[in-house]
Amino acid sequence: MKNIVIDAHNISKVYNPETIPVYAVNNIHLHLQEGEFTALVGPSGSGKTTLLNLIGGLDKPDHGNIYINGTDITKLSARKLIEFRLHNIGFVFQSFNLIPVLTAKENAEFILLLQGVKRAERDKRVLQLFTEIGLVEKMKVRPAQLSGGQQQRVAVARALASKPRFILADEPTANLDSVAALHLLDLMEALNQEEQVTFLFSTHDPRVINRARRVITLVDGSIASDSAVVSTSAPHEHP
Ligand SMILES: Nc1ncnc2c1ncn2[C@@H]1O[C@H](COP(=O)(O)OP(=O)(O)OP(=O)(O)O)[C@@H](O)[C@H]1O
Repeated sequence: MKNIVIDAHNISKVYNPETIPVYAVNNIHLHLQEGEFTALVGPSGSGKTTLLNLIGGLDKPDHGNIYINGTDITKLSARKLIEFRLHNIGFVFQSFNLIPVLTAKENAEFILLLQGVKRAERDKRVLQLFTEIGLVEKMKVRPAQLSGGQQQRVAVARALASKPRFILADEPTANLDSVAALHLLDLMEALNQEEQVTFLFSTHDPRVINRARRVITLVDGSIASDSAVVSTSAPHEHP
């Protein structure tokens, strides 16, 4: 049986509880197994970013527990949570979030520096990552000299640097043209299939949704449908 990498129980997040409460995430249960390639979809404001931020430990739920590889991250101190994220979770954001003054290599290597990984090992890992993303010849350039698609590939390399078992990606193709978006998906799929990296990504893009093996739809902070859950009355499969 495959390991459960994400196990969220009854999680809720309410913004503005004292004034006009917004139930951004409303009592969600979610399990993801190792090796999944799952899309999180739903209308704007349905809670996709909030849910990804909770699962990734970038934000705390008001209610519920989130187990990542068996550790309840809602119980970790701020310091332990930072340490846990560094080793277990990779993030890819819509706006790439690369550090402009660092080269592509330095951006991908940064997390390894924080972890105290020795130089020879860093160099080896970063070379391996840039080979995987097909950008070895761009390692020494700064983000501004890269296209959007190339920057996002560097962001994927950065997310993978510490060998996390899963990657959370918030609309990773939103700022890419269609060719770059498809290349990024090819890369994510290859990492998923060849290295068993689990992916959970939010998206509005139908081409991205079609490549997912599981699709979870959020509406008003709740799961409205989940293609992995087969209900006896109304099975729901994405096309
Ligand atoms: N910091 C915040 N303070 C108050 N309300 C917030 C905050 N962040 C999000 N919200 C509200 O929570 C709800 C969910 O927002 P969220 O950004 O998670 O949705 P989303 O599905 O990611 O939207 P989009 O597709 O537009 O990115 C929305 O009603 C939003 O206005």
